[in-house]
Amino acid sequence: MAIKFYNTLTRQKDEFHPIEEGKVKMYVCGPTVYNYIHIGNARPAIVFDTVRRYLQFRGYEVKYVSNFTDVDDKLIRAANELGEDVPTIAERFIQAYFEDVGALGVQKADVHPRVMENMDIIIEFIEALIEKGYAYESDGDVYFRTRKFKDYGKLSHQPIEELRLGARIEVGEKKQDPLDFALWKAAKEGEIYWESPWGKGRPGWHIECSAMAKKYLGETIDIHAGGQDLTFPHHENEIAQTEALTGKTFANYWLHNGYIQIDNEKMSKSLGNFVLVHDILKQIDPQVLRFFMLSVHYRNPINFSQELLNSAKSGLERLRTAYENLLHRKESSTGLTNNDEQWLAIIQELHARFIEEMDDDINTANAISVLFDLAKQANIYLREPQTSPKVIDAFLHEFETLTNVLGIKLQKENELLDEEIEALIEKRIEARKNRDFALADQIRDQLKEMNIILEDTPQGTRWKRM
Ligand SMILES: Nc1ncnc2c1ncn2[C@@H]1O[C@H](COP(=O)(O)OP(=O)(O)OP(=O)(O)O)[C@@H](O)[C@H]1O
Ligand SMILES: [Zn+2]
Repeated sequence: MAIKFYNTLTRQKDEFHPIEEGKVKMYVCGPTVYNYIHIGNARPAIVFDTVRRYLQFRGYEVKYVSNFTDVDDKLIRAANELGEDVPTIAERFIQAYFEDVGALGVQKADVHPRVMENMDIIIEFIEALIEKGYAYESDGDVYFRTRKFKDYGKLSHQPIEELRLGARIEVGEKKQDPLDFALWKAAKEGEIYWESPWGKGRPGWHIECSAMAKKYLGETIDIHAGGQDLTFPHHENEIAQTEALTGKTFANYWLHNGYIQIDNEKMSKSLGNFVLVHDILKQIDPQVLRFFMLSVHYRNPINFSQELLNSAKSGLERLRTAYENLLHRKESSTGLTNNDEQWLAIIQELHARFIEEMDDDINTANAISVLFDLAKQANIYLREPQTSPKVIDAFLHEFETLTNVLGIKLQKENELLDEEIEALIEKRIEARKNRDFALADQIRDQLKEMNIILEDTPQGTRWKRM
């Protein structure tokens, strides 16, 4: 069975077939780095990280590229307000982004290209569009000739005539047609700028993704993704720029995530109704936030509320408890029992169901229900008078594999399990018996780093967590 993705371009679930067998080229529009990200911005990072993990789990080699918009109007405004320069602000919030999404289990992209580092290819791209007649210079700006690109509107499914009704030319504008959009903007007095064939200026927002996707992934890519608000005009413009230049399809599958909302309104910086990831992670376990995001299908909106967070917390706790009980029982499991095969078959069936749900447009909400069923079956199994290490291992392995696809960790970070601590203490006692005091001290230090304190008493070694 093939994976299916709901494709914004075709407005249906399409079977996924990559351009090159076994390989996936994926581009996800990244953040504009002028502030800390809010939990709405964290959604695309988490859901497309999950898409990437799932593709890898299904055997694909994925090349994942996600940009940073490190020059634009918002950054220039922030620089003016803070009295700092644009590169300093961008660098600070790029690092903050890595910290925030890293805590949420988002893996780094293979490449995180930045606009400032790719100015040469952006300028070349614009020059090539001018040469082909798709763009024109006007008083230091460069605009894309939207109407010349016949497929304009195909992603957002809007006929160009309708767009024209909404657009107007303002007095003093340099565009020839209200539908045209900027590829290059002349610098105003005091603004950061780069030299170009059209004078000092900076690129418009849309051109960076076309230029960087082409540089790092090639002319046609498999998957292009981002938040739903990027469909129009950002992605529509990306398509126009790239396809006008190459004459080839830009991306075969377009994936868009729904909004995180507050009181049924999109969480956004401009509305001021946002919660920063940076702040909320001081109060809640990042794994709970990730679990919360994945408990709803990525295309659907999520209303951010304490109740939903609480329910994510207790859901994750349920999985963790089952997993830990399995770990505890592992030691005391005897040998093979006569219903092992039956239990292995149950686990196998749940594995297949998980794949079926994820194949269906990455339905993480249903995939999580499968995990709950796995926990339920594990709990039933643990009530058996005799358990077999083979079945326990199969359950544990299944938990680890499937939660890893979702980027969820069942074991708390840096937290040693009781039996791991006991094992290290045993090893230390053994070392001391052998008068290997260096090893004994090393084990004590190792435990101390994990906040485990040892106390040697006449009755033996006791330990406690700090
Ligand atoms: N409330 C939200 N829910 C889900 N995704 C969102 C939400 N707000 C923004 N995004 C997505 O976050 C990503 C980063 O976008 P960007 O840094 O441009 O944020 P932004 O659009 O400036 O945020 P805002 O809308 O708050 O001004 C984009 O893919 C965007 O679609
Ligand atoms: Zn983009």
